[in-house]
Parts: sequence; structure tokens; C-alpha cells
Amino acid sequence: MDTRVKICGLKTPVTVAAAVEAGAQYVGFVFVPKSPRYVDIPTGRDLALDVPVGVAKVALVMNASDEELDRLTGEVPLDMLQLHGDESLERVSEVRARYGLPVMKAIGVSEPRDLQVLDAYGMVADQLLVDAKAPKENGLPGGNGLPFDWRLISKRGWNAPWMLAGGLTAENVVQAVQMTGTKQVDLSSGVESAPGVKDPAMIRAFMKALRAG
Ligand SMILES: O=C(O)c1ccccc1N[C@@H]1O[C@H](COP(=O)(O)O)[C@@H](O)[C@H]1O
Repeated sequence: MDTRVKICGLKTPVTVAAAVEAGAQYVGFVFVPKSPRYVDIPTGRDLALDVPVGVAKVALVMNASDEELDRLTGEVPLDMLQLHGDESLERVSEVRARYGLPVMKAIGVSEPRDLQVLDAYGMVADQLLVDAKAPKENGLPGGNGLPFDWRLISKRGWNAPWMLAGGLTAENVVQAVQMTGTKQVDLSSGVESAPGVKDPAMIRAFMKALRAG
């Protein structure tokens, strides 16, 4: 399968290199302090500087202010901003215009009416990230290793390119791609040995499973 892959929540040079060498097209850095995958701006900058041309460097943020984004985009060389909070349609447009970077908006899906939300954001974002909706008691809207019912989005498309996320692993990714028709996948927990700890062998196994599918 020639599906494009984003490995998110990378924190070390070794795991960034593992993702790049295994063939990921996007690498993601999480600038959300309460995440087990959090990297601060100096660390994110060092990691991003080592990413070869041709691999997109994505910064994941949640409800970030202009002040926070000014500092992030001023210090870290980035190719895309991933908005994973409660950002409104207007905020997505504002961020695109202010920073001149493509914006990917994450939307959680658990029921058919969530697809209308994706329809709306597909009109303003450069990409959509179609993720599982986190359980209410959970502190973070993503990175929970939870898949959603892929039948909900079977044969759906939006005005913007999109990635499938939520609980993807080497074991389920081929079925996920076949059921949803996605051309891009994004994952974090599925290549970790513990929360926030990426495993290079799991990254390679994921890519191998996808390519063999
Ligand atoms: O990874 C995180 O810690 C995170 C924190 C806050 C918002 C989103 C986060 N991760 C994103 O969620 C998807 C799905 O994760 P998983 O594969 O189910 O663990 C991940 O790809 C990130 O883009």
C-alpha cells in the first residue's frame, strides 16, 4: 500500500531517524505540556533541524494563543500546524493567514453527526485529521490509542485531504485503510512500548505491515 504515514509524538533523535528511515512522510512533535509526548520548543527545534528535506515537520498544538504560536513558529522550522483542540472555523482561518503554514484540523469522530463537523472544517483547513473522539474522563483529545468505528467514514471524502488516526497499529492498519479508503494515516501509541516512549522496532514493523498490505 502506498499510504502516506505520519508518526506523531516523537521526542528523541533516534526515534525521528527511525521514522524517517522507515519511510514516514510526516513527523509530528507534540507541544502540549500535559501530554506524555510533550517536547519543549528548544527540543522541538533541535529535532526538527535534523529532519531531511522531503519529510514534513508537523507541530501539534491545542488551543494555542497567538503569543504561543508566534514563539513556536519563530523558533522551530515547521511545515505544518496540527490544531488538536477546540479551535473554531474562524480560528483555523486566522492561524493559516497569520503564519502562512498549512493547517491540519483534528476532529474526533464517534457518531454520524461528527461527519458534518468534518464537512465544515474541510472548507477552511488544508488537511483534516479524522481521529477517535476521546472518552470524556480522558484528559487529552488524542494520543489515546483508541480506534473508532471505521464504518462511519467508509467511502466518505471531504474538501480537503485527510488522514486517519486513532489506535492504529501494525495489526489493524491494513484493515483500516481498506475500510476507509484513506490515503494517509497518523499514529502515536501504536508504535510505543509505554506512553510517550516510541519503539524503533515497532515503527519498522508498522511500516512493513502497511507496505505488505
Ligand atoms: O499524542 C498526544 O499525546 C496527543 C495529545 C493531544 C492531542 C493529540 C495527541 N495525539 C494525536 O492523536 C493521534 C492519535 O493517537 P493514537 O495513535 O491513537 O495514540 C496521534 O496520531 C496524534 O496526532
